[in-house]
Amino acid sequence: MAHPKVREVRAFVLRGGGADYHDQGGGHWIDDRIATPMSRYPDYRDSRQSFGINVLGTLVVEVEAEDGTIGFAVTTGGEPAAFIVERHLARFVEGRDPREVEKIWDQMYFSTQYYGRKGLVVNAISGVDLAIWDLLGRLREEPVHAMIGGAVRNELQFYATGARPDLAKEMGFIGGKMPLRHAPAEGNEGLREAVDAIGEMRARVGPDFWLMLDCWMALDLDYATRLAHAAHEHGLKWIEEALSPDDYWGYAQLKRDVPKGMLVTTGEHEATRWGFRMLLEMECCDIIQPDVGWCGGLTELLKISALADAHGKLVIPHGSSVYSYHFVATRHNSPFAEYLMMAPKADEVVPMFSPQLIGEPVPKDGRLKIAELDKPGFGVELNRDLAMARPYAR
Ligand SMILES: C[C@H](O)[C@H](O)[C@@H](O)[C@@H](O)C(=O)O
Ligand SMILES: [Mg+2]
Repeated sequence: MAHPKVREVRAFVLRGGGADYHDQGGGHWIDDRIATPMSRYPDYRDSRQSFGINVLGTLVVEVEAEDGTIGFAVTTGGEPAAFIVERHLARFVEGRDPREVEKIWDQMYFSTQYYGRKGLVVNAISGVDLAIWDLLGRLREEPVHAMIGGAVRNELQFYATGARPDLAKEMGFIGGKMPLRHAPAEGNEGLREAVDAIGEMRARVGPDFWLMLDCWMALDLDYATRLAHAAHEHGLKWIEEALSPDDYWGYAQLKRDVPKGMLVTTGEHEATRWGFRMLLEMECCDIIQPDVGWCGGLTELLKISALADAHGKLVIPHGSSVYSYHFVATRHNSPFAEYLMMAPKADEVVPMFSPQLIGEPVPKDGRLKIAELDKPGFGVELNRDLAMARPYAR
């Protein structure tokens, strides 16, 4: 059966939420005072947007086949990623059979290895890869999960990330992950405040609800270790991304030193099978959390997942909407998923990548039936009413 080739790849940019979910308006919990590596500078403590967490915006990649079928995906990357897609990556996709995901990925990665390997370039590669998978699903009239091995469960269960784990419990989520507000530069007072906040939230959610802490790369090994031990009395299920993603040695030590029963997680800012091999072989964490829009796309996440499985580790992707749901549905070592609470007060469930994806499924009572994903590709449409620009049109 003849398979249409790719006719054109297009890269657009979008602002305001969506895949670049930190790009929110004022008063949103996600841009409240949250600890980051920039917290060592007082000027950048009150808001992550003050140091530019949302400078990139969303990258939209469209891959159109000769028969007019269009696959698309969104990720974080904005204009610089659009440049890389149009000026560099498109040549490895246009004119090709979209079924050649492996060869296309290999050429996109190794042609950009001299300036890429992680971060923005791999975000761009991820966006193209996800758009190709969406196109393949549309051409074959199959959901992505059916093309990567089929579902191993009939529903997904979610923990919620946001300022209100207590409300997340009422909404049926299996756990709540709260952001850390203070970093080492703010001294022991900040550490005490963090422990008190965890204790106060534990009192609200009761003894069995999963409570996690997201440290967003903000800590050093000593502080993270002290924080883990001080918070242990409140039953913290895991301490997330406590150190710089490059500090594999620190993570390995932290994992050895945290209290028994507390998990160490990281990986949302790691990329490719080689980056995750480091985390796994150096015993850096108990759970890896790749973002499928940042780690290399679905083609690479499947490799990362197999590596983790061989190491007996869970793969719980960083919140990335439908792009990770189809993956989680098909992996036995991905028993639950993250749901980013994107309502400004984290007090209601709204579509994670709102307003960019039409038909984006949202969990009910913290769960999502796989049947809701049974549409071609990733099962969503791009909201074309949004103001999109194609800055590097060819
Ligand atoms: C809540 C965290 O500070 C980040 O904003 C969040 O996007 C990420 O770290 C996560 O794990 O969801
Ligand atoms: Mg995180």
